[in-house]
Order: sequence, then C-alpha cells, then structure tokens
Amino acid sequence: MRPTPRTSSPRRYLMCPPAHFTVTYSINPWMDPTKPVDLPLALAQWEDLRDRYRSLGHTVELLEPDPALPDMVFAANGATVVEGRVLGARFAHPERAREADAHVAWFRGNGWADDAVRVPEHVNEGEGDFAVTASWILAGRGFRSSPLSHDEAQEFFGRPVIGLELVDPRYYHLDTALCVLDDARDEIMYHPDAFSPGSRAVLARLFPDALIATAEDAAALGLNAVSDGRHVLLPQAAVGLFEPLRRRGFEPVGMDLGELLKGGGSVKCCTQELRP
Ligand SMILES: CN(C)C(=N)NCCC[C@H](N)C(=O)O
Repeated sequence: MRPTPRTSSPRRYLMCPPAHFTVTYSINPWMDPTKPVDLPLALAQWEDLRDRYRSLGHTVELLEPDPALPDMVFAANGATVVEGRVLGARFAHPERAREADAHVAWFRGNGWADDAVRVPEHVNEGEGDFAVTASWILAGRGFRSSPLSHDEAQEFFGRPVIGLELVDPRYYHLDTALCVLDDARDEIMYHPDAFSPGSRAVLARLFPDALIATAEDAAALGLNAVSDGRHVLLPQAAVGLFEPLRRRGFEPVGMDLGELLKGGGSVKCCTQELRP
C-alpha cells in the first residue's frame, strides 16, 4: 500500500555562506587540517542547499560571514529559536566563541525584542544539541553542551527538556545522531549507538515508532537532515535512509555537501530554523 503523502509547512531558515570556510583547527574527529578544502566547491554546494530551500517555498535569511570565523557556515549552532524566543549559544571551544555574538547581533538587528533574546549562562551549541519536537525539546550533552544548559532552556522556553547523553565522539552534537522528521507529531529518526544505554531507553520509550538509522547511514551524517514535514533534505550518501523515508510518506532530497563534511557538518548544521 502506498503511504499517505506528508504535508510540508513553510519554514524560515537562517544560513551563513561559507565564504571563509576552511579547516585550520580540529575540534571534532571529522576535521583534518592537513586535508585541503575546495572553497568554490563548498560555496556551490551550500548555494544548492539554499536554492533548494527557496524552491520548496521556504524563506532563507542570511548572516554575514566573518573571515576570522571559518566554522560560521554551521549556522545551526548559533542559537535556538522556539515560538519567536531566542536562546543564544555559548560555544565550548574558543575558536567558535565569537560566532555567538554575531548571532545575537543578527537577531537584535532583525526585529527581535531585547527580552526575546537571551544570552545564555551555560555552554550550549544551539540546534547542534537542541531538537524541537511537538511535545519536547531533546537536548544533547556529553561533548559540547553542558547539562546545565538543559535546565536553562527549559526555564527560558517553558517546554519540557529531555536530556540525552552522547557517547561516540563522531556524533558530538545531537543533530549528528538524531533528526526530527515531523515536528507536529513527535516523529524522529536516530542512531541508537550514539547514545548511552539510559538515553537509548528514553528514546525507545518516547519514540517507539522512530525510524532507526544504521551505522552506515549515520556515518554518512545521514541524520544531519532537515525536514519541512514532507521533504527531508539529507546527505545523498546516506542511501539506506531513502526507502524507509519514502515508506513513511516523506520525500527524501539528497544533497551533496561533501566539502562541508570536512568541517564535521552537513545539511542540518548549515540551517538554523527560526520558529515563529
Ligand atoms: C554537529 N553538527 C553537525 C553541527 N551542528 N555543526 C557542525 C559544527 C562543525 C564545527 N567544525 C564544530 O566542530 O563545531
């Protein structure tokens, strides 16, 4: 039987062109400063992603890249926005620290009221570690975001925050190991081995119908994906996810962000969602 096609809803995203993207330091296992980056290719791949969002009817806002911040293309890490309220980021590594200020300045300069924007007390790497479902905010910890940031997010957004322990350094942010497929229905896909046994049990309890990603698809960063409720944009190398997504009524859209993978990020990392 053919699945019922899903319905997409228009989204607003914040992205930052990789004009100064390079790998000169290593703060995750994907980053190897001895491997050269093809900057024109990185830009072309990023532009494909931006244009794809626009062709699907979504709005893309742009953040000005800073030559001193080569990881700024990974805009998802700069803040978390839920119901128009912005929890800024505080980065774990000094190399990325100033990105947080650029994000806060962007929100303040683009119509967000001062009291809707919080500069956080505790380390959190934005949507790298916070994922928003219909009922909860799922929050990663173990490598980057502090567990204390989970309480801070719960207090600020007034939504239950579920802490999840990441245990594999390749999956150092929650959005490398888990993706929200339908944020109106609490539907996710994830790779269980990236989580501690206790967190795996929590995920199984909360999401018994989740799509489970294999080790191969997770290693292709296939979970670093963005869904608008119908289209799921994901790294094209995660071939094993396409059919299971189609069986659920989603339309997988494979993207090649191979150059940005050298920084340890893909589709989701480049995309911060501005939730109204
Ligand atoms: C976890 N992902 C996939 C992201 N949301 N961001 C990618 C950040 C990459 C950057 N070099 C770093 O290590 O911080």
